[in-house]
Amino acid sequence: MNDVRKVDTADAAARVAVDEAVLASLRGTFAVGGCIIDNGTGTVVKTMHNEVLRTHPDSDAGFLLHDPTAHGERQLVDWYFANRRPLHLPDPSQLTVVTSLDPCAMCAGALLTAGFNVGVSAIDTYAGINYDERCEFPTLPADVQRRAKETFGYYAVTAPCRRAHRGGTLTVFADQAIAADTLELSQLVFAGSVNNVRTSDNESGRAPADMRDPVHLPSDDPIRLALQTLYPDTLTTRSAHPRFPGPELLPHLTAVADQAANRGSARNAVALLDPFGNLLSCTGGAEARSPIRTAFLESTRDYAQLRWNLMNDSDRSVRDTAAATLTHAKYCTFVHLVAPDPSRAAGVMTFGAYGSTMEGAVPQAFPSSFQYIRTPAGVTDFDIASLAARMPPFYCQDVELAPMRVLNPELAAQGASTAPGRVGH
Ligand SMILES: O=c1cc[nH]c(=O)[nH]1
Repeated sequence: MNDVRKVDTADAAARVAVDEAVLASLRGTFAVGGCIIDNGTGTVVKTMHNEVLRTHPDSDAGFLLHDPTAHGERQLVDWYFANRRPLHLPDPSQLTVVTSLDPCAMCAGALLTAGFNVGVSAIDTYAGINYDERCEFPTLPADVQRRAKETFGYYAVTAPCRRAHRGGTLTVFADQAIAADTLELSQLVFAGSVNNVRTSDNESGRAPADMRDPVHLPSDDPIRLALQTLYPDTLTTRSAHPRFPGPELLPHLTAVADQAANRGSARNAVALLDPFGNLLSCTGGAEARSPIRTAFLESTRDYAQLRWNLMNDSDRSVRDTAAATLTHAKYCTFVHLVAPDPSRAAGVMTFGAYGSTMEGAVPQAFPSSFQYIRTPAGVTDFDIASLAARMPPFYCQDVELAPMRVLNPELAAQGASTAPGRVGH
């Protein structure tokens, strides 16, 4: 455990979270922070803050986009699953993640998948799961909604704000108010960071017309070698059009999905195509290690971190080649073997993680960057579109999340006929 502090009031817990948010603000990323509190003892089990943008420790190149999934709460959930056995941590139902901001769709889906209680300071009417402030959570599927109503609590706030408590009562210190200045600080630091961070993330890559095709990189080029660490068969397969992949993807997706299933994770995989149609990576999930490590989260994180490392390389020519050949994921295509399941919290999380990956409008000339070959058992295309339409305003209005089934009939037919096994989240 990194921290032996204890708190005995809701305000003290919310202060720990907002102190982390201030740290995040000083580091130039989304100013959101959180902590895990033991409901029984008040122990501060772990504190963390957002790290979507991060300064590279060994570089002054200044490329910041590090990991679109590195929101404070999502990281706390993965930290928990990495440490619960060695640290003998209580079950998530005995713990509360106290956060300075209402969790976004990715973080809410992650917290609900894991089973934590949640205590919230500031409301986020744009991307928060309680965006309409009614604690009814219209984004979530019905049974997940019921759980959120019990476990997501919005602290009362003292004068002059005077907010009444709303939502679930399983949250630590649910019957107490936080101080008005704690709420104010939570709101102000986030408001001061959000637009800059979104722009810095979303505009961190070249438009395809200004790029070079990485398929022409020599066999010993550092960018090609780095991509091979992501996926050994990188740049060996090309789709004729980056938005209309064909059956050439299927052997990659099924082999990687089988490997994931052999490791005890979901039988699913996500292919990442660049704007030229090159298959950059094919990635499975790691749900056996943490239930929120779905194929999509692993895929988008691995690609972002690879870019962050290369764009901060000490060799200027490596940085220049990376900038010319690897762009922001908003110009790429993610192709799921199995679509995220809209009836589960992990499906909401994965849709949310796609929104966080775009972090702004998907370019008009590059629509439909979230595709799938088949749906989980019992799920229709309508169910998937319906979840997309119920997402908080940021995802519907700004990102315009629009998941679609692949159009190539051969890929759709062959993908549907491969053995489904244990399907993905
Ligand atoms: O870290 C963050 C950033 C935005 N929204 C969140 O829920 N968490």
